[in-house]
Amino acid sequence: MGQTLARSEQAAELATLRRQFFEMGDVPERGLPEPVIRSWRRCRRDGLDERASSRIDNVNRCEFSVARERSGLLLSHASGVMEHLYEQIRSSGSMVVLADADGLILHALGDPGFVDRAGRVALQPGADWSERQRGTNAVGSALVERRPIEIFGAEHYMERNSILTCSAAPIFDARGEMLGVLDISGDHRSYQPHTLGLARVGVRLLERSLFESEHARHMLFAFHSRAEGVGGLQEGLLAVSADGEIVGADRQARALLGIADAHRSGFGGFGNLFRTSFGAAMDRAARDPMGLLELELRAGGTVFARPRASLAWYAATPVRGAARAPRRAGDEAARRPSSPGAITLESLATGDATLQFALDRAGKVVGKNIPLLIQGESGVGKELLAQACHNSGPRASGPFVALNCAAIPENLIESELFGYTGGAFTGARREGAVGRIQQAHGGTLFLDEIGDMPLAMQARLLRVLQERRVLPIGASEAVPVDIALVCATHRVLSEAVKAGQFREDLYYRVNGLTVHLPPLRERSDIRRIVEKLIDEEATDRPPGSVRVGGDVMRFIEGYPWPGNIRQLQNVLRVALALLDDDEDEIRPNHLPEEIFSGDAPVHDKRHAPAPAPPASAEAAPPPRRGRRLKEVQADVIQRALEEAGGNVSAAARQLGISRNTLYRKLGYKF
Ligand SMILES: Nc1ncnc2c1ncn2[C@@H]1O[C@H](COP(=O)(O)OP(=O)(O)OP(=O)(O)O)[C@@H](O)[C@H]1O
Repeated sequence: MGQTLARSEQAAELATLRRQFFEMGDVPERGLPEPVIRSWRRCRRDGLDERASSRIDNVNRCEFSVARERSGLLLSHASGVMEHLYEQIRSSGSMVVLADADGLILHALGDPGFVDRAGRVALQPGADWSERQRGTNAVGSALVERRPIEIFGAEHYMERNSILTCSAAPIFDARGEMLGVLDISGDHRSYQPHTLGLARVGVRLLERSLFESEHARHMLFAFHSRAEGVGGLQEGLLAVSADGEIVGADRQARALLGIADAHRSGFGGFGNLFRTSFGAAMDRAARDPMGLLELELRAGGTVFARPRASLAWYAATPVRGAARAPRRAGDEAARRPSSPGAITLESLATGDATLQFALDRAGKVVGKNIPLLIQGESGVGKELLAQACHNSGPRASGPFVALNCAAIPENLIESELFGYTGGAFTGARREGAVGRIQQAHGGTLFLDEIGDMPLAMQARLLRVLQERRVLPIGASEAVPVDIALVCATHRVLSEAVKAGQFREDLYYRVNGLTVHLPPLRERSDIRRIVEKLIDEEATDRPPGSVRVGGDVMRFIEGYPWPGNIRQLQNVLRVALALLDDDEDEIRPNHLPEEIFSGDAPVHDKRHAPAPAPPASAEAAPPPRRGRRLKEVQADVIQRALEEAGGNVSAAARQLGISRNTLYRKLGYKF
């Protein structure tokens, strides 16, 4: 009210200021807001007539539709935001207006009474409200000033527009290009002090929506310097590609990170900005999907962040094992033992007794409609075993569909699993989407990290498993599904049940039979796995043609492999890449130092241990532990020295390490 009164007093004062400006040439410095004085001066310089009464014609229909088409993306995102703003100002005698970067009004939404009055001054779609055409006004002046602006009553340069009060904020894309203006206009007698704030909120929502749609195929990191800021309008957004490159930062993100150059598009890798890699950040997020990530900036300081992705990200990022294409005869990949169609329970058997015990048990339930639960550390081959069960049973010709419950934000799991009908929610594809459960019809559904599934989703999954029918979001009728279910987790699920994090009834549903896969360090067939992986990876060489030196193999066997087969696979992949074309032996210099250094990371004790097979099983070799590394090392060095006749330089060369390193390993201090 106070403000309203102040505005009515101001109206009288404005009349004096106008007289001073138009009759005496200028106004006192402090008489009007700076942007208004600047605008008035621009208008006079451009020779605009403040008393012009003739209506300025709208652009013709053809020009108007071309302009609307040019701003199609802006319009499609703005209409929802405008509806939302209109809801806030409904019945206040106002309207919401969207103009393009030239000031042409593209769309307007408002109270019918006021829309009529506004039409009398041509505040309507198709009219050009640039400053050059209409003088000082919020739309045109916000475009020139490139910032939010409020123009009240007689602050409008043209007398006939003084019936209006207008608040407008410019809209920018992430590169700093001006896209247009969002404006809220009303009768100057019903001025509201919060209107400009509302227009700014609308612009923030709009810019965010545009950024999200531009980066629908990227992972978004919403962040703020304060934890409470994440999820609010002040959060910044970073877009990160699947390979960890930062490919976009919105206006807010640039402000928070102090990046002034809006035109800069490349930011480099995630690790250039933060003191962690993209993969490590995603792993942390997957372990605690409800929590916020605390990320240290390389430039100093910390931000709080929450990653989130759209369905398009999951569609664009290969989902491990999802509905694979049928294999073509003669396909090279198909001949490699690792191609999905070629993996069977037999092909996984490489001689370890604990693993064999697990494979035999799993084999017994294949094709019997008994859900299988696979437990084991990350990277031990749980998904591969699920695929092997699928390929070894009667559903082999059906789809194998995998979903990692820990890698999907909670709000997307439901639509991913159950699918949705067209228009079921904002942002849904018009044609709807078939969920993973339905995709697996006639085949196998593999739910990885089931222990991380949110409780609400557990209840829905339980219903599907009980009724064997799935109800997509927005659908009125459930669809029957016929699936074999295999689940995996690195957690001890029975403990999660006790802790109230996993439903007991679902536990019994998914746990028809549990098998445990041993960690790599406890397996006795590491040598066989190394050979197998080399054959799978070295696709450009004949099978069996790349060897691993005996000494190197002993280091590999002695290393504890905290990342299990996945880590071994990566190490060998790098080693093969380092091999010259004429080399056929993997030597120490092809492998990371830590394999020889004896200081491997300690393995995560939270994982479920693999129980030993019962006494009746074929006698298993004693489990291997991440041990003996120092012994193996001493042994290898001793032999190298013997072979080199005590010549330290020659022994070091043979081992692929420097002479100093060898001296250090021999216990010499420098
Ligand atoms: N027996 C094997 N032979 C060849 N490659 C294997 C074998 N087991 C696992 N791998 C490879 O190791 C990697 C990890 O396997 P997989 O994804 O099945 O493990 P996981 O236990 O499901 O891991 P996570 O729990 O992290 O999802 C894959 O690239 C897979 O191809």
